[in-house]
Amino acid sequence: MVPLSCDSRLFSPRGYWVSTNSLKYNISLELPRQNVSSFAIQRQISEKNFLNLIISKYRITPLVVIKSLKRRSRNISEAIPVAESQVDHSKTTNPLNPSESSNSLDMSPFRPANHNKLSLDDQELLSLFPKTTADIPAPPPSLPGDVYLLNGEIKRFTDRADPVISVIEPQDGSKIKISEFARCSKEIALQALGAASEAWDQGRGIWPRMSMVERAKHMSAFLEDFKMLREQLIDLLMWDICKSKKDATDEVDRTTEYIRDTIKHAVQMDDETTGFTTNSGIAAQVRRLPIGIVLASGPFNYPLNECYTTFIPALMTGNVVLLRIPRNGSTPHFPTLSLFQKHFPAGSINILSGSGREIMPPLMQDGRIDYLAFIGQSSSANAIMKNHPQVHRLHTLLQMDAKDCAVVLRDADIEEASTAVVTGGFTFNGQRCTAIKMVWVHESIADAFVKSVCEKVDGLKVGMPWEDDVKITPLCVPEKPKVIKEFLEDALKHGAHILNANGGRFGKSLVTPTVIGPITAEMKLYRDEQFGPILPIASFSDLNSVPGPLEWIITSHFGLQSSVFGSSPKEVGEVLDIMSYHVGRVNLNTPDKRGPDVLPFGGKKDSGMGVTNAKEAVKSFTVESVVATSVKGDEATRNISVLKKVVEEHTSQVVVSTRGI
Ligand SMILES: NC(=O)C1=CN([C@@H]2O[C@H](COP(=O)(O)OP(=O)(O)OC[C@H]3O[C@@H](n4cnc5c(N)ncnc54)[C@H](OP(=O)(O)O)[C@@H]3O)[C@@H](O)[C@H]2O)C=CC1
Ligand SMILES: O=C(O)[C@H](O)COP(=O)(O)O
Repeated sequence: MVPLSCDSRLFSPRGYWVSTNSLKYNISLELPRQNVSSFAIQRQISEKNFLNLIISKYRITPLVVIKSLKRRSRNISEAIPVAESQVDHSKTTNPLNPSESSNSLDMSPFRPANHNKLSLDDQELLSLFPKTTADIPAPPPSLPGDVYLLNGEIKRFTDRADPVISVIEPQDGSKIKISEFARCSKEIALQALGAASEAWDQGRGIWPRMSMVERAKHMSAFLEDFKMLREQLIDLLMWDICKSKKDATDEVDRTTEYIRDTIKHAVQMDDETTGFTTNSGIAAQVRRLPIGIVLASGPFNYPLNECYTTFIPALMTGNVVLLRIPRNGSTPHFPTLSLFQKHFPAGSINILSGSGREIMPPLMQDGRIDYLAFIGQSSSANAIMKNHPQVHRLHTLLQMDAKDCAVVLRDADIEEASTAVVTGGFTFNGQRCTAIKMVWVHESIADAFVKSVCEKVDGLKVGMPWEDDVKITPLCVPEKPKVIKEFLEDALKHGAHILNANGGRFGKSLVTPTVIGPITAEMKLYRDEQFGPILPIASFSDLNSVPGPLEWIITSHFGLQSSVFGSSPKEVGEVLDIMSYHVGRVNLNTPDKRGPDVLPFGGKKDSGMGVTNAKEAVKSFTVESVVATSVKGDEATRNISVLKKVVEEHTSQVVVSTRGI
C-alpha cells in the first residue's frame, strides 16, 4: 500500500496532479479540475491499483500520466475528492497499460496496430533485395579508393585499406565491393598538416595571398569539372549511403549551387570590405582575411554536401584545408581528388580518409589547427576539441546532433500536419539532423492524427535506392539496425506500442518506418536522437503541461529546429516564441529542413555553433582585419599618399584600393 499524494505546486490551469509515492517509482496523473470536487478516495491505495481505481472506479480520464517523476510529488494528508457524475465514460483509457481497462484500448490513439513485436529477419523485407547482382538494373560502381591527396599529390595507402562493401546485399549472399577506404595513419595525417602549414606559410603562401578574384577563377574552373562528375557522384551516393536516386541527385545539385553561391558571396564580401571609411579623423579599411589552417570533417548522411558547406567557403576565402572524409560516404570524394589537384596550389587542400578517432586527436594536439569545422555529434566535437593545446584560440563552426520536435495544436489541419510530419520524419530514413524526431499532438485530435500518420507511413515505399518513388532504403551504417531495434525494444518495454501496421520489421539493412507511442519520459526515445526510421509520438492536453511540449523544448539540450502545426494566433504565437529562444529555426505548418540554402542554418544549445549558408560561411572563415591611418591635418596628405603608392605599385595584398579616401 502506498499513500496517494498531491502537490499543490502542480495545480495546473486545467486540474490537479495526484501521485502514488512509493519507494520504487511514482505515477502522477493530471486530473481534470471538474472531476475534483465532492467525494474522497481512500488515502492508502496500492500502486498497482492506482490507475485502475482512477480510471475504472472513478471513471476519470487523466489529462496527463507521468511515471517515475518522484521528485515532483510531495505527500499531503488530505485525500483527493473526485466527482463520479462528471466523468466522460467514452474517453476512459489507461495510457500506461491499455490492456488493464478493457474498453479503453479501442479508444486510445495509441493502440497497437496489429502486433507489438518486432519482426526480425523479415522474409518480405529480405525479398526486396536483388536476387543476384544480375538483377541490378545498372552495374554497381567500382573505383580505387585507397587514395588521398597530400601536398598536391594523389597518393595510395595500401597498408590499411578496407574494402567498401555496399549494405545492398543480394539475396544469394554475394557481396558488392564498390571501392576501398584507406585508414590513413597518424603519420600521414601529420604529413598532411605539414603540407597545409607550408601552404599557409603564416599567411604568406600562394593561396592565402592570392586575390579573391583570382581565387574565384580557380574555384570556378573546379566547379566546371565538378559538374561533369554529376552522374557518377549520384551513383556513388546511392551505393555508398543508399540515398534514393532523387535524394542523391538533390545532394549533388545543391552542392553545385553551394559552390556557385560561395564564389559569388566571397567576391561580393571582399569587394564590399575593400576600401576606406573615415571616422574621427581615422581612415580605416576593415577587410575580412583568412584565419589559417582549417580541419574539416563531415557526417555520413550528407557526406558530400556537408563537407562542401564548410571547406569550400574556407578554401575560397584563402584558408588552407585538411579535409577528413567520413567513412560511410567516402566514395563520392575519390573522383574529386584529381580536380582539387588540378585547380588548387599544392597543400592548400589536402584530403584524407581514416578513422576520426585515430587521426583527429593527433592533428589537434599538434596545435597548428586554427579552425575546426565539424559536422557530427556534439560528444564527438567535444572530444576532438579538447585535444587542442590552446583551445581558447581555436575557431569553430559546429553543426551537431538534434532532436527536432513537431507540436500539433488542436486546430491543426490533420491532413497537412500528418503529411509534413511524415516527410520530416522519414526523408532519407530519418537520417537527417533536421528530421522530426519527436511529435507532440493535442489529445483532442491525437486519434485522427495518429491514424493519418500511420496510413501515410505504411504507404512509404521500401526498397532499393534506384527504384522509382522509393522512400525507405537500406541503412548504410552496419550497426544502425541494432541501434533502432534497441530504441524500439526500450519503448515497448516501457509501455509504448507500435502504431502502424508495417512498423517494427527488420531484414538485413532494411528497417520499416515505425510510428511508436505514447512516448513517456523514461523511454530513451523521449530525449535521445534516434537518427533512423522511427517517429515517436506523445499527446498533450495543455501546452504548458508537465511533461508537455513547451516544457520538453525548454528542457531539451538540443536546439536545431522545430515545427508547429495549427492556426490559432494565440497558441501559434506562444509556441513560436518559446521555440524561437531554443532552436535555430521554427517552421509553421511546414516540415523542418535546412533549405532553401540562402537561409542561415545553425542550431542552439548542443546542436550548433555558427551558421552555414554560403553568405554567412564566407564570413565565418574570415576575420576582420583593420588597416587604419590618421587623416587629420598635415598627416592626411602624407598617409594618403603612402597608401596610394602602395596600391599603385601593388606592394600589398591587403590594401588594394584607396576607395573612400
Ligand atoms: N547539425 C547539422 O547540421 C548536422 C548534424 N548531423 C549530426 O551528425 C550525426 C551523424 O553523423 P556521424 O557522422 O555519425 O557523426 P559522429 O559524430 O558519430 O562521427 C563523426 C566523426 O567524429 C569522429 N569521432 C567520434 N568520436 C570521436 C572522438 N572521441 N575523437 C575523435 N573523433 C571522434 C568519428 O570518428 P570515427 O571515424 O573514428 O568513427 C567520425 O569520423 C547525427 O548526430 C546528426 O544529427 C549530421 C548532419 C548535419
Ligand atoms: O545533415 C543534415 O541532416 C542536414 O543539415 C539537413 O539538411 P536537409 O534538411 O536539407 O535534409
